[in-house]
Amino acid sequence: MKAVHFGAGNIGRGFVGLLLHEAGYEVVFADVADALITELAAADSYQVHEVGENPAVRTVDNFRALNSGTQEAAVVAEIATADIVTTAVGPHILKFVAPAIAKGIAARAPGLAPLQVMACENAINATDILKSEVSAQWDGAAGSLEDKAVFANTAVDRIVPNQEAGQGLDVTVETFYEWVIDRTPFGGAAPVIPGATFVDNLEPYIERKLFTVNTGHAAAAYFGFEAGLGKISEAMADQDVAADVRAVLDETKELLVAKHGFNRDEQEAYVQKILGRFSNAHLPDTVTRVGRAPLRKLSRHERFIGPAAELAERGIVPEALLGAIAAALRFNDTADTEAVELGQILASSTADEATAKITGLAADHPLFPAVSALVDEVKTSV
Ligand SMILES: NC(=O)C1=CN([C@@H]2O[C@H](COP(=O)(O)OP(=O)(O)OC[C@H]3O[C@@H](n4cnc5c(N)ncnc54)[C@H](O)[C@@H]3O)[C@@H](O)[C@H]2O)C=CC1
Ligand SMILES: O=P(O)(O)OC[C@H]1O[C@](O)(CO)[C@@H](O)[C@@H]1O
Repeated sequence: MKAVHFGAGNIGRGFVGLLLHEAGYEVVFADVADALITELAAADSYQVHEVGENPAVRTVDNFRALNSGTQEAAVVAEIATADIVTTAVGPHILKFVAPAIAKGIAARAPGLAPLQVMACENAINATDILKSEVSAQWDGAAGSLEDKAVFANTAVDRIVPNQEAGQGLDVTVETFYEWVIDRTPFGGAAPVIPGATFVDNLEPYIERKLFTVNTGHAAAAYFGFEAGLGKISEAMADQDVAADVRAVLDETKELLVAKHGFNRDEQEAYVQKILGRFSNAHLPDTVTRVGRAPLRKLSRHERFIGPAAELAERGIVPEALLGAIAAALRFNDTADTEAVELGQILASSTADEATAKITGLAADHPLFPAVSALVDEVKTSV
């Protein structure tokens, strides 16, 4: 069995590639980072170090590596005979990997089982986004895309910090992981991946993950940055930050319980587990990594505006989420290109213009006035 995985970074090596390897797949990593690919291609194995209460080390071998920028034809040929394609490149990068995936699907021999495609990104229905990009590349000469490939949405959850210099290919990760995959598109032929959980209805799971793990994680990052703290674990050790993060997750818990019918006690246990994960002092995770790309994280269907808008539509003023949004607006990390762009938008627009541009909220949305007031406050305070 063979899997082609795009994105040999933190998640690619520390989570998806590891689980595919342990499921018995040969993994072909495809990435555009030439130094990384060169190092991977020359290596027989690398190790995944789980840090925390029960440390463990897992070894990944039986892999190859190709540069999907300079070796696209080779990547296309691998996809033509692969069983699975996965991605962990970032939601905004999916459009750049779609052409090779489309060519690889088109090159598959007639009668071959459909390629199983799963995007593993922090975005709701990321595989649907990838499928639409692949469809846009599909000219139909090789027949129907639906006959040659199956696309399934997933939710991926494992905290994998940026790796410290000198670690080479090895990856430091938390012990916890959860890979939830929508079983429906596969019919009865879902791939066998022991580490993954297959479900019939993914939406509740991915919203619970995005609006609990990612919302809480990013809130900890922005509140921590505002408090002048560098590590997520340090931020969570600060009582004020921890209280603010808890208040944010109380709000998203109310939404998730009301919207998806999660058991309140179960959701509380899920929140408690996540707060413990964020506090893992063995993870060298930073507020700047977790808070990276603030424009993406403040966009309409993402971890802040998504739940806050739905709460406002239910007549609830999401005070805690508004506090996290204000902290995100103040995330002026000069090393983060989106943070710099965010600052430029705030400086060059009125509060209403900036609110619409950053959050995608319509001017008549019930949340708009509160966010615009926050934006105005941030604009006048910088
Ligand atoms: N790091 C984490 O803890 C988690 C990350 N995620 C999600 O996983 C995805 C990847 O995140 P990370 O692994 O942390 O990022 P990363 O930056 O470590 O890895 C991304 C990789 O994609 C590669 N890449 C960029 N453009 C490419 C292209 N056009 N073709 C092929 N490869 C390309 C980069 O060179 C890099 O190696 C993101 O969607 C992220 O939101 C999800 C859960 C946890
Ligand atoms: O990868 P993103 O979307 O920038 O989010 C940052 C953080 O959210 C998490 O994905 C939580 O799952 C972190 O592990 C990740 O690093």
